[in-house]
Amino acid sequence: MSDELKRGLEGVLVAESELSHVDGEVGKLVYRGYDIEDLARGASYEEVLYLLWHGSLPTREELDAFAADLAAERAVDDDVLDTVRTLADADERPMAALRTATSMLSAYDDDADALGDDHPTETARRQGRRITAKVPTVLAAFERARQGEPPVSPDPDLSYAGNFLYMLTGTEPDAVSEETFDMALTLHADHGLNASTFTAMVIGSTLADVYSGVTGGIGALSGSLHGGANQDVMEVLHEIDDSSKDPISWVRDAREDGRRIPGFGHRVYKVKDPRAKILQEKLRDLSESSGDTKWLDYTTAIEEYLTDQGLLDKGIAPNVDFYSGSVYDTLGIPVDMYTPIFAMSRAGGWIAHMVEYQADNRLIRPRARYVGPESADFVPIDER
Ligand SMILES: CC(=O)SCCNC(=O)CCNC(=O)[C@H](O)C(C)(C)COP(=O)(O)OP(=O)(O)OC[C@H]1O[C@@H](n2cnc3c(N)ncnc32)[C@H](O)[C@@H]1OP(=O)(O)O
Ligand SMILES: O=C([O-])CC(=O)C(=O)O
Repeated sequence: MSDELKRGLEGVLVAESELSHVDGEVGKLVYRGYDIEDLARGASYEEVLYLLWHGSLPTREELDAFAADLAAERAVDDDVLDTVRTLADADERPMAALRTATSMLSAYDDDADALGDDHPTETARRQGRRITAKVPTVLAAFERARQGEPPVSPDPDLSYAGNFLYMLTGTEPDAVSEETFDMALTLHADHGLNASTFTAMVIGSTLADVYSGVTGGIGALSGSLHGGANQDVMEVLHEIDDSSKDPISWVRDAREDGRRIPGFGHRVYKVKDPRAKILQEKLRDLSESSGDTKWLDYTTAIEEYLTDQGLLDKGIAPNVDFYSGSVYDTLGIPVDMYTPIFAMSRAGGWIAHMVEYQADNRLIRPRARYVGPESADFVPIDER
């Protein structure tokens, strides 16, 4: 047994996976061998889910059946919607509301018991399908409740992406918005053993149900070192906009104050994240066609400045969170919904990893080096 300590499990191999691979040296991401750029530009989010969950890209017929099955599960129980409204009234943060509501969904699933040994993969798949279908409904209802609006019922004839935007606004999205959102979902669907996926895997390795894994994944994703950074980036852009400073002076001062720049740096990528490149191009297209290039100008200026300052040479480059928020802003999505939207997409990856791992399960249980006292004499409470 090795006694080498790997803080943050950096570089530690804990499983084999066929789902996705991140090559951090060259900035390449594949899902089951397919380059993320090809998938983002050529496949819908439903196709990507099928690929992750079933192992191959679907035929047209397989996709239609899969998408219809998923769409048929979109409705959520009124009790869950009541809870979502209560959370919105209490000003709960969207990620916390999503975590609570996702956990509650299991109460309305007859299959939600811990998986046990009988065909765990099928049960996990069924739960995963339900969760994936219902999370957008919960999230859109939460945002509507915050606006004082009733929830919009899901439309099974719309795509996964189109239906979410429809439930959020009550209006069917135009083709550009739907396509943009769909692309963002594909880009966020999976990413090796990132912290939230590993969390879901650890939970799944105890043979707990998929609701528990996804609920745990949401908690892990919410932090500012992980998915929470997309909201932080947008808050920085607004902070710059509200200040008297230009983006470069703001970032220079922030760095002098020892602040980290959200949306930069990554445990695996030592070059620019390929997803950031795709989102930046999308932002450029959207900004140029609308004529509003403010966020494009700010983000590009910050990236160029930090590159000139040598951050890229140290392996600190823009990650997926640096450009996603500006893209969501063009769709009119509120800033604190960015991380929940990340969760909505990543749930597909969490479920895929839980199913894959449980098919050849081994309880995940590492150890810590004990550095506490060797022995301590116990003193009863009244004598301390
Ligand atoms: C979807 C995702 O989860 S993508 C990541 C989203 N998170 C963020 O964007 C938050 C900002 N980034 C960070 O905090 C980090 O880059 C992390 C947490 C993502 C990765 O961190 P780690 O692999 O643990 O690297 P670590 O924190 O050790 O940083 C290594 C060096 O880079 C520096 N660094 C890392 N990120 C940044 C940043 N955003 N701004 C400035 N410097 C940074 C650190 O100060 C450190 O420098 P040092 O060696 O001189 O002390
Ligand atoms: O892989 C990571 O550590 C973080 C990340 O980019 C993701 O989860 O998408």
